[in-house]
Amino acid sequence: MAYSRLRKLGSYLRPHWRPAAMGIFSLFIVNAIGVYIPLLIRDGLDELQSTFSLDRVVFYALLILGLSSVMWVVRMASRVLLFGVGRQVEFDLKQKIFKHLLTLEPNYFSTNTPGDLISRATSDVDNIRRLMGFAILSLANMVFAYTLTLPAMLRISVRLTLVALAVYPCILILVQLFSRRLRNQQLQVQQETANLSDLIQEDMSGMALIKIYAQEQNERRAFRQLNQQLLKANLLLSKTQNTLFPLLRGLASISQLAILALGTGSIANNTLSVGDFVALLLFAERLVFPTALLGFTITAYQRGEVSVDRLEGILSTEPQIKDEPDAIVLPKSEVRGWVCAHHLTYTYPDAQTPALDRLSFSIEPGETVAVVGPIGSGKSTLANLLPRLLDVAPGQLFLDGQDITKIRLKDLRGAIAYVPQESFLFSTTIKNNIRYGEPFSEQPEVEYAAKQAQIHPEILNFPQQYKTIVGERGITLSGGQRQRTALSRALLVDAPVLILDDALSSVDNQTATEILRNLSEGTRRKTVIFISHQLSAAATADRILVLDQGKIVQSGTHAELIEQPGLYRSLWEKHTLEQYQAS
Ligand SMILES: Nc1ncnc2c1ncn2[C@@H]1O[C@H](COP(=O)(O)OP(=O)(O)OP(=O)(O)O)[C@@H](O)[C@H]1O
Repeated sequence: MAYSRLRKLGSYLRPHWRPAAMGIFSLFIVNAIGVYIPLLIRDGLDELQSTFSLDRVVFYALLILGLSSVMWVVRMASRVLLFGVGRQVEFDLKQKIFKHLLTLEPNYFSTNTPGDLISRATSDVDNIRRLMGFAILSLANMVFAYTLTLPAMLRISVRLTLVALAVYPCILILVQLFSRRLRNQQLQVQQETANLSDLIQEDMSGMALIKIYAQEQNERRAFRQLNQQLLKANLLLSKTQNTLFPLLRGLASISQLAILALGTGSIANNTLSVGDFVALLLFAERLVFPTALLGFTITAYQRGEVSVDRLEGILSTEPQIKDEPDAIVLPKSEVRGWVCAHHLTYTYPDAQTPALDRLSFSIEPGETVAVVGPIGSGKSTLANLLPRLLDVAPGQLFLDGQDITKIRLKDLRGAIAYVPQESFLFSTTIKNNIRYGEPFSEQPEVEYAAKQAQIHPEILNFPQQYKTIVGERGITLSGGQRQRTALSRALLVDAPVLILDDALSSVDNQTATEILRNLSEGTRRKTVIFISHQLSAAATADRILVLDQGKIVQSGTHAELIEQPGLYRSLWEKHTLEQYQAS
């Protein structure tokens, strides 16, 4: 498991191995210079002690200054390179996740909430970015610091080196202990911030409700409580941060004190030169931060491992609805629009009874068929199965005689325009919303579709007509306007089959009937499946299918069905009574 996670991390890094390798090599140079400078100071001190000369002082000072400057530049380069790699990996992962989410079916998004998906695409990706940038940097830094510094220290004095290193395991343990606590406290702060913003967001959108029920005081109290929790979490976090760093400094000083105490004795009995003593002090100082950072790196790695699992959880979800390798290519221009079902049965994954039960029908090209029935009778399920938004079993649904599960998904969906119950509009102009399926359509085509959907005159009354922005960043459309804009979008793609799933429910009966009549006229007639509770519009269809509890219980023209006793007649009577009461 751990190995497979490491392999995954390796695969994220592979495309960027060049800058990563250059960054690590730069760190090697930084550390080599870092070890050389204390040695230079040692040589200088020892030399100047025996023969003092101002020229040599200047020489050493300039050399050290020069080397330090080079080290500074190379250190900057290593950080730019390695943090850049972290950012690149972050970019790649976000691209990969979004691309993958687009392949998944709508059902996936009803079981996985946007909040969870967003948190994975941001916080988890962020953890991996840190691991790739910061963790690689500190790990490489630690390895080079120890492999280059330790031999130099040991060569000076084995005894003093061991004394200096004795506190290092304490540093590591301390950081480990604190970093877990820091991590939990950081998470707590994030959580409290999220709770507070959720409350603000909810209150802002439910402002009318707060006013109507006069709940301002309660909301203020709720806000104060959450704000207080956030304050507490922030204070705890800063307490931990402000304790850890002085403690680390203290431990490092103990190591230096030990060298001072024992080293001065060695200088006195001439077993250690002053230069060696100073170099040793500088070396011990050099090891403090790589050691402390190792502790943080271990935590970053543990956090990264969890994030890899959470991201792979999304990326390894296979789309259930996808093309077969030998999928049939069906260009839109060749589709006639013959839709056929043979014992069509569909049961939702957790349901006990089928939503559709052995449905059989045939809809001729160019025919307008209304599908009516009580709430929950299976109408939307049928509408979702045709473009394969739900996973239909093979051999049950056919377009132009071809099993829809065998047709290339792109072609199947290109042949079917579908207007769902909820008309979704993007936060962009009306024009872009209408030409969403054909983004390069020109104004006349957009207007033609809007005229067919009977929304054109209203659009002309909007502040910037077709350029008016709708949605959160623009004007709010009425339910009926939204529905007709969504219908225009479906009409613009000019697909041979059009499915309207209660798509005109907020449009008055007369307009709905006119729209339907427009659709069944024209040179190239579409096959229209009109799902509706508006029976007066449905009555104008060529044929009506009546669904009840997932079964077709009646079928025929309005005139035929109204003559027979049955569900249609009782629905019609109820409908005419409602119309009468409304008028
Ligand atoms: N995602 C789902 N998971 C489980 N069951 C579902 C799901 N969607 C619908 N159902 C169930 O399937 C049955 C048919 O629902 P469907 O939405 O197709 O009915 P409908 O005829 O379109 O209803 P309405 O007229 O209210 O739109 C109902 O019993 C419903 O509860």
